[in-house]
Amino acid sequence: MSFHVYDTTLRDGAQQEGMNLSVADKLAIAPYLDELGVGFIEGGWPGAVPKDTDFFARAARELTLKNAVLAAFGATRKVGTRAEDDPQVFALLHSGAPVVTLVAKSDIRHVERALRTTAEENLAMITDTVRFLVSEGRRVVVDAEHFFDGYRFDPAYSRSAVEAALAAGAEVVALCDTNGGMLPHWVSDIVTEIRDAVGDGPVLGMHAHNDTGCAVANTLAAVDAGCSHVQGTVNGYGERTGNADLVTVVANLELKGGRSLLAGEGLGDASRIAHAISEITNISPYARQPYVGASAFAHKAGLHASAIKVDPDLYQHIDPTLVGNDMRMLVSDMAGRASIELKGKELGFDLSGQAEVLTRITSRVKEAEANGYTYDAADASFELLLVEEMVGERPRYFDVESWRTIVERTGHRGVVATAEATVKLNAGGERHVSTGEGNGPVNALDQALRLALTRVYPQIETFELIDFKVRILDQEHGTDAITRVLIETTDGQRSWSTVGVGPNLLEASWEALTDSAIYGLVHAGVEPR
Ligand SMILES: CC(=O)SCCNC(=O)CCNC(=O)[C@H](O)C(C)(C)COP(=O)(O)OP(=O)(O)OC[C@H]1O[C@@H](n2cnc3c(N)ncnc32)[C@H](O)[C@@H]1OP(=O)(O)O
Ligand SMILES: CC(=O)C(=O)O
Repeated sequence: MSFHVYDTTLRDGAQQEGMNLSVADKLAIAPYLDELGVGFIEGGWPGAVPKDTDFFARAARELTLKNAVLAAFGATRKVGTRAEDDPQVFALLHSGAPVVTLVAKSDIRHVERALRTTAEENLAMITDTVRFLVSEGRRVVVDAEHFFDGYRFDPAYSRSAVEAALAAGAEVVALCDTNGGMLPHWVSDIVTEIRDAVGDGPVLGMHAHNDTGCAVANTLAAVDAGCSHVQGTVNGYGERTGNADLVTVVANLELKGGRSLLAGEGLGDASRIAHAISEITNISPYARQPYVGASAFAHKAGLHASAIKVDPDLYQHIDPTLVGNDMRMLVSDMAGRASIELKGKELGFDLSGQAEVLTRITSRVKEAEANGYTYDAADASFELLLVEEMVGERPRYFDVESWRTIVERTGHRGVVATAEATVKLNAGGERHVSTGEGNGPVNALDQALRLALTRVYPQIETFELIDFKVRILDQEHGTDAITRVLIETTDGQRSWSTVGVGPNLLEASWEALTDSAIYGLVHAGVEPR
């Protein structure tokens, strides 16, 4: 029996709070899902959501899918009507999607209280709608809504809803944990019972929500108990706490279960695809997401690093490249010499056999972190520290003579604050004095530093500060607190992060800004002058 991987990012994923996908967004996401290799892409609810009606119309003209087919989602016919007369059912048919997925009530309490109809009429609504769509040449999936809650309350009725869908010609019945309240052993027991009731032939599926934090586990339990169709969303998007994260489900089934489920690029590109989709949804990727998160294979503890140096498998559940991710070493006060050696290697420095240098760098990192620095979020500053310890000094692009900054407030009621900074430094054999203006003192300092350096190092014009984070440390000391600044800079091709610590915001920012300039120049291949 073939296995279905069914993606509902564009329908149930879009039900996530704060997510608002345009038709163009959906048309941009669908090819990524196809590239990943899912078998079905549920595009939305045509006839209910105008954007979704447009999506299916445009998809028919604009999308060429290699691996997936489109599924249009909608409901069974309304109470007391005929399926062929129901405009909502008609819209599903006219979406042009080869697959129609119908949400059908399978919990008697919902039938009586939400639909306000009888048990028999709901079964007739399922039967009629499935039959009609099948007779029109559609493949039909039935999402049995609230199936598990319903089954725990009245198993016979929930079973009869599944049986009605199958008898009418549904290709798949997906059992839905709509409220997301199930636990894996409940899912296991119920799927086993329903599989026994319907026999081996019909395709049963699982649609899980993550309200107990068990959506992936529940999906795996359902597969173990006889489901061969899994629904989910990329990045676990969805209503409330989300849907089962489809990449995690598939990675578990393929990499731990030895199955082969995805067509196309498959899991090897999963990290890139998951991140590309989060760019389109405009929802920051979750670093600790299993398999594809930026931290999924990041190692901080020194003891882990010392074993990883011998064999990465000792501290990793899989090889990260299997899902297109990378192993990373994090340098912090928890680092040991092995962490520094591996981080050095990651940055292109061979420190093997240099026990003394490794010890020096490790001690310096621990001391600096005790004083407020944080290198696991500032690789570029760590690299400069490493170079300094390896060769005795950091690249000397400039010598700072002095810097100062002032903030000026003008106007009376509509107060306007502007800042000005002056930087004096020596570079390229000359003294440079530059003044910069900005909407705040750090911005003004950044401008003044660039102006002073541009004359000697024009490459610096491409550098742009893209993120700035300030944290006050040791707050119990009140005004004696130290300030930590982390900045992220880009040259349009890559970005890097630096850290500065000082008794105030300006000193901390100055350190992070100068580290950033030096690191950027080194990586632009510029020689100090
Ligand atoms: C579990 C899930 O996530 S299912 C997906 C849910 N997705 C959405 O709801 C997004 C899109 N929804 C919509 O645009 C709207 O809610 C619509 C167009 C579907 C319905 O809107 P309205 O016509 O204004 O109806 P309203 O939302 O007030 O009520 C829904 C109606 O569908 C009925 N209904 C609910 N589920 C089903 C079902 N499975 N089969 C048939 N009818 C159903 C309800 O009984 C109610 O009927 P009534 O109008 O006779 O009272
Ligand atoms: C169909 C669906 O999205 C659910 O039951 O959760």
